[in-house]
Amino acid sequence: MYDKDIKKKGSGQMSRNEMEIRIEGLEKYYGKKHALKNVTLTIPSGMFGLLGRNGAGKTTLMKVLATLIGKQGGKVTVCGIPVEEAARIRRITGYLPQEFSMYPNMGVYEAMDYLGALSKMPKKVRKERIPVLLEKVNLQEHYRTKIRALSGGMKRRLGIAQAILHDPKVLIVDEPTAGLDPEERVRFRNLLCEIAEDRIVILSTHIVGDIEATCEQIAIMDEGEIYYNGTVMDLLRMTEGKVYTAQISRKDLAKMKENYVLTSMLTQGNNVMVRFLSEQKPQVEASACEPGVEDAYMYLMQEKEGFSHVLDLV
Ligand SMILES: Nc1ncnc2c1ncn2[C@@H]1O[C@H](COP(=O)(O)OP(=O)(O)OP(=O)(O)O)[C@@H](O)[C@H]1O
Repeated sequence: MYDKDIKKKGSGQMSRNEMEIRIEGLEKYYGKKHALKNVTLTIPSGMFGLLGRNGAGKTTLMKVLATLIGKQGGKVTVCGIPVEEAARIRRITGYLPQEFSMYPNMGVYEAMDYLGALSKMPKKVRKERIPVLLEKVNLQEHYRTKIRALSGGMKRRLGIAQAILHDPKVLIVDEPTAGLDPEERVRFRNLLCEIAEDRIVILSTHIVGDIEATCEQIAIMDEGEIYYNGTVMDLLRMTEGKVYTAQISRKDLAKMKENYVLTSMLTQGNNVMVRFLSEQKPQVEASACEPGVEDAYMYLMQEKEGFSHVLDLV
C-alpha cells in the first residue's frame, strides 16, 4: 500500500542505522536443500553487489529480504524493521525479479497508473510521479507503447520504474542485465547508480562486469554461504601480485591449463595471450599485471574449492 509517510519522511532524514540491512545467522531450507547457511551481512546505503554463480543462493536471499519467502533461522532487519513485519517492509522496498513480466496488452503509462492505483496511491500523486519516473528510465516517448512491443532493455527499465513507484528506500534487483545488449547494459547500470544516490540498491548478478562497473561494496556467495564481504578495492588487493599475462603458442595451451587457472585467453594466429593466476612467479615467461574483479573472483573460488574444481568454472 502507498504510504503517505514515505513522502513526509524521505530517506535523507533517516539515521545511519535505519538506512541499512542487517542479516545475522540467516538460515533457509527448501525441504532438505540447505539454501542459505548462516548468512551474516550488513548492507549499507548505496549500490551493493551480490555476486555468485548460478545456484549460489542469491535469489533466495533477495526473496527473504523482499519478504516473498520466509526463513528458518537468524535475524533480518531492513531499515530497522524485522522481515517478519512483511507489510511494513513492502512499503519501503521495491523488487525487480529475474523474470519480470507486466500486463503485455497495456500501454506503458496505463500499466504504471494501474499499479499505482492497486497500491492505493492517490490519483494526483500518480499524475505527478509517473511522468517523472518514465523520464528517469528514458521511456518518456513510449507512454502509449504496448508493453509487449518494448525491447528487453526497455522492459527492464520499466521494471525499475514500477519497482520505485512508491519511492522505496530499498531497491532489490535480481540478475537485471542478463540478455541485454552492451549499450542497454551500461544504460541500465547507470540508472541503478543514480537511484542508489539516496537508497539501498542491491544488485544480484553472476556477471562480474556489472559489479566492477557499479558497486563499491560487494558480497560473494557460493553454495549458500558468504565467501567475501567488503569493498571491491580490498578484494582486488587480495589478488595483487598473483595475476600474470603471457604469450604462449597454441600447442602449449593444454599444459598451461593443467598448471594454472586461466582467467582469459585471446587467440592471436598461432599464439594465445593468456591471463592466469599464480601464487609464485610462474615458470613460464610472463608479466605481472593488475588484477580485475574476475581474477579476484576466480582466485577466491580457487582458494575455496581447490585448483581442479575451479577449472570447471572457466
Ligand atoms: N523452490 C525451491 N525448491 C527447492 N530448491 C530450490 C528452490 N529454489 C531454489 N532452490 C535451490 O536452492 C539453491 C539456491 O538457488 P537460488 O535460486 O537462490 O540461487 P541463485 O544464486 O539465485 O541462482 P540463479 O542465478 O540460477 O537463480 C539452488 O541449489 C536451487 O536449486
